[in-house]
Amino acid sequence: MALRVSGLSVRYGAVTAVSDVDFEVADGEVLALLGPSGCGKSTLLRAVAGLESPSAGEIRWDGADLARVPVHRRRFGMVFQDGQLFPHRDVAGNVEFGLRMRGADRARRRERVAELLALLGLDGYERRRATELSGGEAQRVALARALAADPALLLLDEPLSALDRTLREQLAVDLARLLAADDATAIVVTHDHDEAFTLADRVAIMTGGRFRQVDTPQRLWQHPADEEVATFLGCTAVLPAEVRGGTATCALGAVPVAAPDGPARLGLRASGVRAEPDAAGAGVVRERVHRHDHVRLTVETPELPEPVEATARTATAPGVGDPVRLDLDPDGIALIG
Ligand SMILES: Nc1ncnc2c1ncn2[C@@H]1O[C@H](COP(=O)(O)OP(=O)(O)OP(=O)(O)O)[C@@H](O)[C@H]1O
Repeated sequence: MALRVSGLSVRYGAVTAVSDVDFEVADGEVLALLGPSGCGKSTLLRAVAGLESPSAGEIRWDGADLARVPVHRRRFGMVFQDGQLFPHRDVAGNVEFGLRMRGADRARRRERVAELLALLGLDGYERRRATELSGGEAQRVALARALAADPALLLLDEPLSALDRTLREQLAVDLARLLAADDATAIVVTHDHDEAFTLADRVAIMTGGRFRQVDTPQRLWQHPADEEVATFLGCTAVLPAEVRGGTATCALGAVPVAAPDGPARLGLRASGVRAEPDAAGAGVVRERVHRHDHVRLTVETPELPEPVEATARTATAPGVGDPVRLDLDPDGIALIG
């Protein structure tokens, strides 16, 4: 067991930013803190780093209480949204900073810098000036610098959010690979679902200063603990269902589920409701928006009191006013609770 946080609260005057939070991060594990703006993610990360004082609770590392251990003695590395490189040093100088602090000799420093730059796709960048890097390159160097210091725990606060979408998606995959290759123990704060799911072994969903659910990405996706978590994870409708022999039947159809017989609630994401143009279909398209790889529809259907969000294939997408048939896709449907 590496990090254990118990009963942690952090207050700023009358505001309770983090409220009675418990969690553990095992050795070599990556935990993502995912939640909307203002839910307390950064405050929690800063408390673990030692930058905020808890008003209650404990933070332990390998069993030892960190309450009286100052930031620089925790051996935790931090990377923020804007990596903040040393502008007067070149890339190698930035990356080897932590190694130098720890007294690593020149050959060892050179070897580790080259290894990390290669892992991050920056081979040969050693002598580039920090001020001559693109945003994506600079953030990669900031990550390499944090990892070079071989921190016991890596704390990443929105490390990719300053980058554009394509770069962010690419770097999230690279970073996931890097953290695994380095066997790093890390906490990543993000408000981006894809980023959390790409990077983390487990994801903690946080709202209003509290943890709502901590689970693997797959469990979270398939079994959100309650309607609030389901909605946060993209479910746009919740329908009552009846389970019989591993099949849940709701007003729009049936899907296989791993649940005992009896009543259940299904969370429907737009991706779980497929609309096909069908002259005999009971649904009618009310809105249509083009997304990057599909068309998103709002469909009115006699089975439901409210219109439902659905997706259609770009090539055959129906227009507003067209009749459609709705089919359920189990991949986009969650069993709540
Ligand atoms: N230094 C501070 N003084 C007073 N209140 C603060 C301070 N820092 C944060 N807060 C408040 O604490 C709450 C949690 O803030 P925090 O920055 O931890 O949220 P967050 O989830 O990281 O949000 P974001 O994603 O927008 O950065 C918010 O209500 C915020 O206004």
